[in-house]
Amino acid sequence: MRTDVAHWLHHRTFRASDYDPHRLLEQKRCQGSTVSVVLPALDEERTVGAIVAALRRDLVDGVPLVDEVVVVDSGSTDRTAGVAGAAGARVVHVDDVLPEHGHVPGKGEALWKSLYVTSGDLLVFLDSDLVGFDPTFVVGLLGPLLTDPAIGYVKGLYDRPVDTHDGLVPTGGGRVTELTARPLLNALWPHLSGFVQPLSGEYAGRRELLEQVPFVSHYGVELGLLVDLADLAGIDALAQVDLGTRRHSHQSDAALGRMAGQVLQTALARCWGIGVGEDTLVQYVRTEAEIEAVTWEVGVRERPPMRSVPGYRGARARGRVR
Ligand SMILES: O=c1ccn([C@@H]2O[C@H](COP(=O)(O)OP(=O)(O)O)[C@@H](O)[C@H]2O)c(=O)[nH]1
Ligand SMILES: O=C(O)[C@@H](COP(=O)(O)O)O[C@H]1O[C@H](CO)[C@@H](O)[C@H](O)[C@H]1O
Repeated sequence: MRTDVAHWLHHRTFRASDYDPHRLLEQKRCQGSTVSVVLPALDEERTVGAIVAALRRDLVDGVPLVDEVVVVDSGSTDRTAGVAGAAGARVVHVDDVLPEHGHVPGKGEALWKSLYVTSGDLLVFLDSDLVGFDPTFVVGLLGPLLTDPAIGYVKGLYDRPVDTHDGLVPTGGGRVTELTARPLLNALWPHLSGFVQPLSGEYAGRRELLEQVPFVSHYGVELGLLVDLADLAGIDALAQVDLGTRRHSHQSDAALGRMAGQVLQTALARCWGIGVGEDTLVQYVRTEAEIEAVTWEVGVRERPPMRSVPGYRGARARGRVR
């Protein structure tokens, strides 16, 4: 391992158990910081309610580390919005935010627009499909940000078991990470090779950094943020925290193949200025009669840094935007 990566790993890897929520609350109040938790959600009615309820119980009504919990509904066709609202989240539909910028599908769009509709100095992002969510995830992600002003962005790391037909297997999750993102980072951005879970869906950052970088659409958002924030703030402004174990709903290999295509497009755009825009991936399905070729669009788009969006400052100055 490169010595610079070994050094980074040593002094920028933390554990959630290193942080006490009451001590962090004191730090938060002393700094006058506010915290927004954002959950992007697409058809997550089964899991989003329990996550929001646990967050409110422990970190809003309990130790008030969190000032607002916002679910950004990406266009769910199930009861995600109602379940999240009933559990105590503020729910925003992605198409109701900055409609003048048009509609872009995908997770990255929900996260980009979340900057516009939240007011926290610190933002925490959580997937809405987590199973057995523990609010200490948020305590761990906030820990480095509330205790070290030199740290601006924190990624979660964890063991990633997979639910299989034979039951829960202790490892095996993070298939796009292991088969696409990690090889790409090691080859093209070796200074980022210390991240154990570079694509983790649980992370936190300072708004003042997040509003200065573009947001890649779809599933390119995590790789894009990691590369761009390291470029903007330097690797020592980035950290990772061990959150233990993370269980979530798993997509099919074919769906993850398309996710890998979006991650690859994001990397290509940062390496050789190609990739952002149209791009297709042909996958194959065996039918009764034949092997059918199915062409998917895996191109990604980039939304500009939120700081450049007219009205953003105003929205922030007014606090929350309806
Ligand atoms: O178009 C989308 C796709 C995904 N998501 C959300 O983004 C998170 C991560 O997506 P997913 O679970 O599909 O990815 P995985 O964790 O399986 O890689 C989840 O909360 C999804 O509901 C979203 O808001 N809009
Ligand atoms: O890490 C990964 O390989 C993928 C897929 O995870 P699984 O193989 O379904 O456990 O999951 C992550 O990647 C996505 C793209 O960055 C993120 O949006 C997800 O939040 C994250 O779970």
